[in-house]
Amino acid sequence: MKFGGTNMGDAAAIRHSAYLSQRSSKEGVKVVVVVSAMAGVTNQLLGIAEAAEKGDIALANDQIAGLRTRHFTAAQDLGAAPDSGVVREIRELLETLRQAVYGVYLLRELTPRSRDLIVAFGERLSAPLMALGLSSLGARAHHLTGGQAGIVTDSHFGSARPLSTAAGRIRDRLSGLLDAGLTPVIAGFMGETEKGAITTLGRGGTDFSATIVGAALHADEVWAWKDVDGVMSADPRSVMGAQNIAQLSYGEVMELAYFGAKVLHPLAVTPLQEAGIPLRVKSAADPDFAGTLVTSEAQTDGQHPVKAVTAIRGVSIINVSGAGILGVPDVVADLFAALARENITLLMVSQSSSMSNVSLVILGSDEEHTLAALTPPMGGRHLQVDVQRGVAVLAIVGAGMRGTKGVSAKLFSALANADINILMISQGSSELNISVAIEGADVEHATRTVHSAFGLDAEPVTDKPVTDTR
Ligand SMILES: Nc1ncnc2c1ncn2[C@@H]1O[C@H](COP(=O)(O)OP(=O)(O)O)[C@@H](O)[C@H]1O
Ligand SMILES: N[C@@H](CC(=O)OP(=O)(O)O)C(=O)O
Repeated sequence: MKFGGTNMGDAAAIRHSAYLSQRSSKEGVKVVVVVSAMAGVTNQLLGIAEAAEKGDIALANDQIAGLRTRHFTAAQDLGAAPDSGVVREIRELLETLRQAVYGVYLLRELTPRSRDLIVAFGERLSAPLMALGLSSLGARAHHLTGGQAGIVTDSHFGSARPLSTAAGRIRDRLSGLLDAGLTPVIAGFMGETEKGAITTLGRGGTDFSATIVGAALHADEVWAWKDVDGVMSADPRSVMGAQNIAQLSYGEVMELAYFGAKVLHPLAVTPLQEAGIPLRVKSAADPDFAGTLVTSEAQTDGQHPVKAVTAIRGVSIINVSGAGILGVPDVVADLFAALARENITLLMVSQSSSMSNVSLVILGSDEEHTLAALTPPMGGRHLQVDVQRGVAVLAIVGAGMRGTKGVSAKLFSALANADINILMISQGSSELNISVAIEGADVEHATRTVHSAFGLDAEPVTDKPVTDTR
C-alpha cells in the first residue's frame, strides 16, 4: 500500500492512513506500507538545497526549523513522548540534513547526488511517523529507508532505476519482517546505489517504489491510496466534470502518466507488467469505492474510444533546420544520438518529408541541455536551432482508439471550433494516444473542450456512495 503526500499531510491524515492499512491486516492480509513525504515537504527540501547553493544559509536553516516543528508536532499528536525513540530519530535526521545543507552552502555547489541526499529526507522523516501511527492502532511496525528495504538502484541521481538485483534483496530484507507478523513501512521515492549513495526515482516516485516492492514480493495487488477517486478522465483540478475510470490497462496508464497525468509516476506500472500484478488506485477519503483497477486487459465499450484527456504544461518546441540537414540521414542520426546521451525526454518528434526540418517537443526544464547537445556540428554540419517556448502538449488516451475511424477528426474539429491552433500532431502506431502541441495559454480551455467533445463529462447526478470514514 502506497500513501502519498496528502495522505501523510498531518497526524490526522497519517492516523487515517494507518487505519486503512490495519483494516486489511485485520482481514489477514500481509501489508507492506510505502510512504511519501508529508505534503509539500519535497518542494520545501528542494528550496532549502537551492537556498544553500545560493549562499542563503539563514533561509535554509529557517526552513529546516519549520520542518522540525511540523514533524515534532505530528509525532506528538500521534502520541510520541518528547524523549521517545521516534522523536530522537527525527531530531537526528534533521541534524544530518542540516549538516548536508551546510556542506552545499560551503561549496556553493548542488550536484544531483547532493540534491538527492537532501530531498530524500522527506520520506526518511515521514516513515517513522507512519510506524508510530500503526503502533498506536496496535500493529507492530518497523520502518526502513528505501536502501534498507533492498531498493538498490543505478546512479542516475534524480531519476534512478532499480537494478536487477533489487528484487532478491527486497525479498531478503522484508520476508523475515512479514513472517514475524510485522508491518514494514518503507520510505518511498528513494533508493541506494551499491556503494550506499542515496538516490531518488523522480518526482512522484513513491508510486514506483511501491510497485518495485510489490513485484519483488509477488504481491497479490498493489494499492495506491490517493486524494482522488482513482485515475480520472482528466485532472479534476482542471476539469470539473472529470470522472473516475473503473478499469485501465498498464499501457493506457503509462500513456496517461507520460503525458502529464500527475496521478501516477510514468514508470509505476512497469514492474507489475511481467507478473500481471493488478494495481488499484483508491481514494483514502472513500475507501469502499473501488477506484481504478489497472491490469493487462484493456476494456473498450465501443462508445468511448477515448478514456482520458491529459496535458503537459511548460514544454518547448525545438526546430532544427537549415541547408545542412537537407537529405542527409547522418545528420538526423547524430542529432538523436546527441539527445540520447543527454537523457532528454522527447515528448513529440516530427520530421518534414523533405528532411529539411526536424521539430522536437521537450520539457522546458530540458531546454538548456538540449540546446547544448545540439550546438556541435551534426554529420559535419552546423544546424540552425530555434526555440518556441510556452507550449503545452495535450493528449487523448484510450485503447478503443485502435482501428476506430474519426477520432482524430473529432479532436481536430473540437479544437478548431474552440479557435485553438495546433502547432504539431503525433499519433503513436500503438494507437493508444494522439497528442497535439498547442499554445500554453490555450491548454485549460482545450482540455475542457476535448473532454466534453469525447463525451467524458460526468452525469450531473452521481450515485457513488460518499462515506468519509476519516
Ligand atoms: N487523470 C487524473 N486522474 C486523477 N488525478 C489526476 C489526474 N491528472 C492529474 N491528477 C492529479 O493528481 C493528484 C493525485 O496525485 P498525487 O498528488 O501524486 O497523489 P499522492 O501524492 O496522493 O500520491 C490529484 O490531486 C489530481 O489533481
Ligand atoms: N515526495 C516525492 C515522492 C512522491 O511520490 O510524492 P507524492 O506521493 O506526494 O506525489 C515527490 O514529491 O515527488
